[in-house]
Amino acid sequence: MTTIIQADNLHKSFPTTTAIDHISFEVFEGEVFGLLGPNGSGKTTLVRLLNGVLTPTSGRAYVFGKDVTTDGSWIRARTGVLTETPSLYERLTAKKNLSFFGRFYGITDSEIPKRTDEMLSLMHLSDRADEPVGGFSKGMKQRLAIARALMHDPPILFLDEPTSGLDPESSRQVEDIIQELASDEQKTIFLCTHNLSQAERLCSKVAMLNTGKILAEGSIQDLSRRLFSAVPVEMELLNEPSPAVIQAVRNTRGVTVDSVEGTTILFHVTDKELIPSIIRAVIQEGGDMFRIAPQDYSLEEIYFTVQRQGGMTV
Ligand SMILES: Nc1ncnc2c1ncn2[C@@H]1O[C@H](COP(=O)(O)OP(=O)(O)OP(=O)(O)O)[C@@H](O)[C@H]1O
Repeated sequence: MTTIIQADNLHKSFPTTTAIDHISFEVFEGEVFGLLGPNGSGKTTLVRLLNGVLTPTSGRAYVFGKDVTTDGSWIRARTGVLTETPSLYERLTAKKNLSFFGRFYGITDSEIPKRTDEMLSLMHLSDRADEPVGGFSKGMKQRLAIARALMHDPPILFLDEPTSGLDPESSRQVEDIIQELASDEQKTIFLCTHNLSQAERLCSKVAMLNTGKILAEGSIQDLSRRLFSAVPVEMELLNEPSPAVIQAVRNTRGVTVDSVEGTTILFHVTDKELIPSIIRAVIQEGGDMFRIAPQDYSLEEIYFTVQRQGGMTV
C-alpha cells in the first residue's frame, strides 16, 4: 500500500487556541479516509495544513512524500479541494465556470473543452451545461463544485462536508460520485464529515478528531474489535431450541448466551472466527439452524463510545 498522506506529530496553534494537537496518521492510495469530528474540532485547519495553506507550529506532514511546509504549490497542483461553501460564478454557465477554473489550474485552451465535457458528464450535468449556475439547485451546484475541484485531474480530493444542506436524494447522488471516484478513478479521498452514516457507507478508514486530537483511528471493523470485546450474534432456528442445543451454544468457547426468545438465541462471542464451531455444535445436537447473523457495531455506536471514553484505551 502506497502512503499518500502522512502526518507526524503535526501541531497547529493560533494565538488563543490549539487547533491541531500533535497528531499522526497515514492515508493510503485509493482510500476514502473519513475525518470525523464536531464543529471546531480542527478539520478545516487540518485540510489547510495538508495543502500547505497554513504552516504547522511543529511536527511534519507529507503529501506524496513532499513536505507541506516547503512544497505547498507542488502539492496543491495535485489536490482538489471542495470547501464547505463552494464559490461558483452564478452568472456564468456550468461550462464557463469549469473552463474558467480549468484555465486557472493551467489546463491548455485546446484541452479545456474535452475536460469540461468529461467532468459535466461524470457529474450528470451535461444537459444543463449551457445554463447559468444561478438557476441550479443546491445538489447541482455541489456536483459542479466537485467537477471544478477535479478539473486538473488531481489524484487526491479533499471534500469538506460535501453533502451538507442537500436533500437525501442529492446526498446519495454525491455519495455515489465519491464512491465511483475512489473505485473507478483510483482517487484518494479525504472526507471531512459530521455524517456518521455517510462515513460508514463510504470510508475504508476513519479518524475521530476532537479538540485537535485524534481519539481513534482505523477501519470500522478494526475499531469495533478494539473497543468491544465481543460480537453480538443472533441465531434463529426453525423450531424452538431444545435444552441440549442451548447448552451446546453455551458450552462453546468464547460464547456468552444473553437470552433465548422463541426460536432465536441471542449471544455474544469473543471472536467471529468461533462462529463455525458454534454452528457445528448446534447441528450435532439436532438443531435446525435457519439463520445466523453476527451484528456489526455501527459507526455511531463506535463514535459515541470513543467520545464518552475520551479516546481508545487499546
Ligand atoms: N485563522 C484562525 N485564527 C484563530 N483561530 C482559528 C483560526 N482557524 C481556526 N481557528 C480555531 O481553531 C479551531 C478549529 O477550527 P476548524 O475550523 O479547523 O474546525 P472544524 O472542525 O473545521 O469546524 P467546522 O466543522 O465548524 O468547520 C477552532 O477553535 C477555531 O476557532
